[in-house]
Amino acid sequence: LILLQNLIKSKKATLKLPPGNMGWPFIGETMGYLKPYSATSIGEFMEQHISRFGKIYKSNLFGESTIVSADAELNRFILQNEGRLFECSYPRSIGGILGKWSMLVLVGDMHRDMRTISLNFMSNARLRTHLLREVERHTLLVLGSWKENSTFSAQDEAKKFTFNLMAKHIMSMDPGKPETEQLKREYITFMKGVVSAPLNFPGTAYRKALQSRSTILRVIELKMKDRIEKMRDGREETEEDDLLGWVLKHSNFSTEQILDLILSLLFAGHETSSVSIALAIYFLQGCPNSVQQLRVISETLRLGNVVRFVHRKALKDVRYKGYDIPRGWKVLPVVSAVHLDPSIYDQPQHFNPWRWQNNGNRGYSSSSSSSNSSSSTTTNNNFMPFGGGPRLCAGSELAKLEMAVFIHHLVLNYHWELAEPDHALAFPFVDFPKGLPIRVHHLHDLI
Ligand code: HEM
Repeated sequence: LILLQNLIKSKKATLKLPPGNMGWPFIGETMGYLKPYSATSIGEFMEQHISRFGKIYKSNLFGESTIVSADAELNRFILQNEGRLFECSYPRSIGGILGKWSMLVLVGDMHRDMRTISLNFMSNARLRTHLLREVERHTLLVLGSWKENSTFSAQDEAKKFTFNLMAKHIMSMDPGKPETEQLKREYITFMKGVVSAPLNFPGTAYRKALQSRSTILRVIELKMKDRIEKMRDGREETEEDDLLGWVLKHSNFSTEQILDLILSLLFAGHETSSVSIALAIYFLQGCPNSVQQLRVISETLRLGNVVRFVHRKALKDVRYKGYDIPRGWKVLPVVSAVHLDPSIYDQPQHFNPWRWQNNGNRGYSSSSSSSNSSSSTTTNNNFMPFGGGPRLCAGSELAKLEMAVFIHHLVLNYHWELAEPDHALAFPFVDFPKGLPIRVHHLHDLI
């Protein structure tokens, strides 16, 4: 035993781990890491750790030894080496809620098959022929319901828009129908559990979310049975050209797999883009000039950082920039830290859509790039709101389309202001605590 301990010790002695603080036993530094902070900043925890330890540091987060990376190059390296040196590794509680077949949890061949189905379904061809029209229809449905001089939560309206779009696109469920409204309510409870502490006791948000998960799965399963019967009897309607029909026809997934896929896509497809739309509404009202020149999508994604970091673990011992990342450790590439890094983006905390004006020149600080020829690739690589590598967000094009169409019709038809002060906080999921209350004025009849 002593020999073994010495062996482990000597192995440890040769490792050069990044500096850092492992915090308390088991909980480590998780509380500090998850403390809410302004969404347009990296938060006090990251600021203090980076200034003490540098952009790569070790910690103990979510119950595991972890390397945190705010380093642009290491983040890219991790995402590009998915399946070789690193692998997607979300906390167990996420699997409990989203399901063991969720794309966020799967790795290897099964992940690839699910991803292929999702990508085909959201291909550029389908975006043009199908989704553009649908996105526009759902935008106008929401905007058309806004009364002159009325005040409401912009975040709730944006959620209504993205949820309606997803429910229609995934299961042909129509907005306003009782079953769609019930599903929307269940999703609100479900969401609270995805981001809460995984305590499975009566009354906790996590327990309620697990119950919501069962209710949502029952709704999806009923839809599925109904569809299988229709397909068998040849009663399928042409407008039911949705994801449910697509997986039933083009895959041989089991019922359980289809249920988790649909539940996850409904989740991934509406929470993220709706918060991004609310962020654009918020940034734009503080920057009237930019409403004239609408190049706000990239800037909103850079500054708002809806997804701030992704979860990985090291599959092998990795040596990077002189540090060792031991096999089995968690690795968190924090993409938001790169978007808010002053050595990469000039005045990163300023909402400045003009930094995206000359394709390639993204407000990249001249001090960090000596050669101009390399700056455009470097800058592209420093923008990762949708992750990267083999797990790049499957819905990134759809999300940008939703934001562009929604914002286009919003600025054409409305003037808006904040009805009361509110700002985006990272919990670390991004949310407006008051729901972003806005007051709207029609510029003219809806175009
Ligand atoms: C502004 C909005 C959005 C943002 C910022 C965003 C961000 C991300 C990020 C960072 C990942 C990578 C997670 C990882 O590497 O572990 C991801 C994955 C994913 N996203 Fe999005 N997303 C958005 C909208 C959407 C939409 C509209 C959909 C449509 C259904 C979607 C579907 C997915 C799926 C299926 C994955 C898993 C991909 C895989 O593992 O291969 N997302 N998203």
